[in-house]
Amino acid sequence: MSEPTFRVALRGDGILNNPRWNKGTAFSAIERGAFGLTGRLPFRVNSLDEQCERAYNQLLMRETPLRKNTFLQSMKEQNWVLYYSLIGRHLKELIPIIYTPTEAEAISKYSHLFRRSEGLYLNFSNQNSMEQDLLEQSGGREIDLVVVSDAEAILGIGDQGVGISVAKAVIYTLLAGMDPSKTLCVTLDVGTDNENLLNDRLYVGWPHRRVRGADYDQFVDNFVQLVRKHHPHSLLHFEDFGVSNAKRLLDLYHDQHAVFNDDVQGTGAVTLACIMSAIGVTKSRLADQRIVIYGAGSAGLGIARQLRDGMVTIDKVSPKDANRHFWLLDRYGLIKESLGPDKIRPDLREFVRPDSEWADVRANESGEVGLLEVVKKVRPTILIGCSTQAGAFTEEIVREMAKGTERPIILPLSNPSSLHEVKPQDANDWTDGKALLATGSPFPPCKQPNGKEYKVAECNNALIYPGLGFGAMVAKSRCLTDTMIIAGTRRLASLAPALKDPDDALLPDFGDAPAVSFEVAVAVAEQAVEEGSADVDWKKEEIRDRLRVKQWKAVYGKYIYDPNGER
Ligand SMILES: NC(=O)c1ccc[n+]([C@@H]2O[C@H](COP(=O)([O-])OP(=O)(O)OC[C@H]3O[C@@H](n4cnc5c(N)ncnc54)[C@H](O)[C@@H]3O)[C@@H](O)[C@H]2O)c1
Ligand SMILES: O=C(O)C[C@H](O)C(=O)O
Ligand SMILES: [Mn+2]
Repeated sequence: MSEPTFRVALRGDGILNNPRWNKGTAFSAIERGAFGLTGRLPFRVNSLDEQCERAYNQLLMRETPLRKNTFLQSMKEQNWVLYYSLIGRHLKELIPIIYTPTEAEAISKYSHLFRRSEGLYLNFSNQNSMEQDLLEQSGGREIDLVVVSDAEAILGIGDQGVGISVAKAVIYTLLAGMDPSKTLCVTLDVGTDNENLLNDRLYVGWPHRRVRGADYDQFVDNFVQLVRKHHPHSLLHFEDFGVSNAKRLLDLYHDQHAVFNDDVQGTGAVTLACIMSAIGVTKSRLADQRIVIYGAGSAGLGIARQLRDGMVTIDKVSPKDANRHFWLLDRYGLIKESLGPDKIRPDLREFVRPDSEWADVRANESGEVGLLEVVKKVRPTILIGCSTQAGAFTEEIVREMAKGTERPIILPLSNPSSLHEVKPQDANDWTDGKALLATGSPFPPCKQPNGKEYKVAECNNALIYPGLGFGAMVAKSRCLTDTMIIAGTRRLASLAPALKDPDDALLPDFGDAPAVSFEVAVAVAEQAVEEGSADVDWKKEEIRDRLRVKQWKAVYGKYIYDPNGER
């Protein structure tokens, strides 16, 4: 492949301080002359390989994951090509540094680690200038992807006021090839109810209680309408909104714009792919499963709906019958009729169990039925955790589950690692190595009783959302439909290592995530073209190449100085 050529309008410090264009010591002698850099750089011209080697050695000198995270953050502010190229070369090692789990620690310390702003901060108290603020930031750039968060439910660590959209956007570039200059990361700062932040003098967000109700809705609506007006073809990705808003906002806007809620849809999709892989190992159908989901928030509901829809599509079960395969629990125990509307969100209605089924079961004094009782009675084949409650899958519960099924499928999905409902090694030990496991954050392999190692798949939405978004974006899809998501999910499931070897991991390794994301993107774009959601007129055979061409690559290319060029 020949080196791409770019015409760039920046010179001197202007280009050195611009992370999109800066090459540091990799500027050639000719470029140094043309861009006014000869005296601004030391003599030696380095290749990108040499720069990566030096940067990696510097990274290794940082001893903790958080220090590595801040080092890489600085590098991103200096030089995008070097940043993405370095991480791309050490993907498995560095994704956990820039994303889950280390990102949780970085966000919880955001105000104290803060050095330089990134993305767009839209503040409730400045809402009158929202349009101007957006235009100042996007500066007439073409935007393909908008990632937005109001930071109310960051991973499992709750209300953090600001943070997350940048880390999610980086994964789009790293794994799917989304052009970082065409993404916009937005923080909707509507305050925080986190007392520690409100009492912290160094807190950089708006020190005010969270705005809720009609004012909040209006603020979000103003933002969404601006995205529609200025970036009508962008994909709008919602991340880590609170449970009372996540699904509601998705439903509100899905007819207006290509919107995607990662915690609901991305998590549902990756979990369905993981379960399809697991039932390939147990040689059963989705419709044979009894599924207990612990934590009925955005992720829990998204998973239940996606698995249910999978059962309907794949096994041709009616939606009503499919709903009966699910038992959801939240902080009031099993979601059953007598909990009443105060304790059951309207969007959980279809999964509410009748009380009559539970008359013979021991409840607490408030009439709530806990996880152990549910496991004893239901004898689940699948147990999924997205409750943020570390250790909720106790030894007693896991052993009880293993009595009722040959190969218990257990997915503790809460992030970061410290919040997992069960440690994979414990689940493995308590089931004599029979459990089929996947976790939300990366974990080392389990030691089996027979001395072999069992690779624990990472069931994190990052394995699917970059491909879903990239496929939809390149196909200029007006929406991201359920059928497009199912197409991506099936493609991901078809790449599961356990399909070839039942003792292998349930999902592809994150080291293979770029190739996997590309396949997901192809499947999504093919589906969009086939069903008419796409705004392109492509034949199926050309989709792969179209996507390939659109991928941003972490290479420098050759620069020509041109006062009318890009900046
Ligand atoms: N692996 C992944 O890809 C992935 C994706 C999304 C979310 N998650 C993780 O799942 C967890 C939940 O995320 P979310 O977005 O759904 O958050 P959320 O706030 O929407 O949902 C959490 C739910 O857990 C419930 N809960 C709290 N305490 C409980 C208890 N003691 N027993 C039962 N339920 C309880 C809450 O009431 C709430 O409904 C987080 O840790 C998050 O990191 C993982
Ligand atoms: O961010 C992640 O690692 C996955 C997920 O979106 C989460 O909220 O936990
Ligand atoms: Mn999330």
